[in-house]
Amino acid sequence: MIVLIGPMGAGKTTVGALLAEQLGVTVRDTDQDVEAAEGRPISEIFVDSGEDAFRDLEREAVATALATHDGVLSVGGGAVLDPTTRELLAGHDVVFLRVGLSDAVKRVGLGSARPLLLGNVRSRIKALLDERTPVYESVATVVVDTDGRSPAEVTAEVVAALGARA
Ligand SMILES: Nc1ncnc2c1ncn2[C@@H]1O[C@H](COP(=O)(O)OP(=O)(O)O)[C@@H](O)[C@H]1O
Ligand SMILES: O=C(O)C1=C[C@@H](OP(=O)(O)O)[C@@H](O)[C@H](O)C1
Ligand SMILES: [Mg+2]
Repeated sequence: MIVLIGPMGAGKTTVGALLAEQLGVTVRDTDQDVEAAEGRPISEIFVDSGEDAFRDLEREAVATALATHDGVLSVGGGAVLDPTTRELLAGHDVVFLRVGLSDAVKRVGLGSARPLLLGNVRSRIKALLDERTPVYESVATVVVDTDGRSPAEVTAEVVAALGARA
């Protein structure tokens, strides 16, 4: 499996779809899997059931996708904070899509679909980048910078980076 990790706004969902199309495989996205299983959006799961409940559903969604799917898997930005998930990712191609603060802020906008960004989007993203970047780096087998690059350009970089490793 090729697994895309990184912060909100890195382009995991967008690039995951493009990458799968380019490689002729299928894509799964754990956020979409959780929403489909629950029949409600992530923002609602956070409000009604809390973040811990979402993390349980997310851990389950990653495990199921890794066991039943082969191709590309995009996960939510917080998925790799879970130690069980990190263990499950061992042996897979794990691509860290890196994004800086300014591009991440531009990309996520001000919508309410990402509950962890409610309030001051810029300071929330900065805190999450500071806290999580070491985790992304420790889990990744490949790192691709996305700042100033279009999704198509990022996808091409991922293909090249994976090819260079193969
Ligand atoms: N490389 C990029 N350049 C510009 N915009 C991007 C790029 N990658 C994604 N986007 C846009 O940023 C937003 C967040 O992308 P998404 O794929 O949902 O990121 P993630 O899943 O990592 O949170 C979307 O509106 C998407 O179209
Ligand atoms: O970083 C996070 O903790 C989260 C990222 C989101 O996914 P994206 O990274 O695809 O935006 C989604 O899973 C949820 O809102 C929590
Ligand atoms: Mg996503």
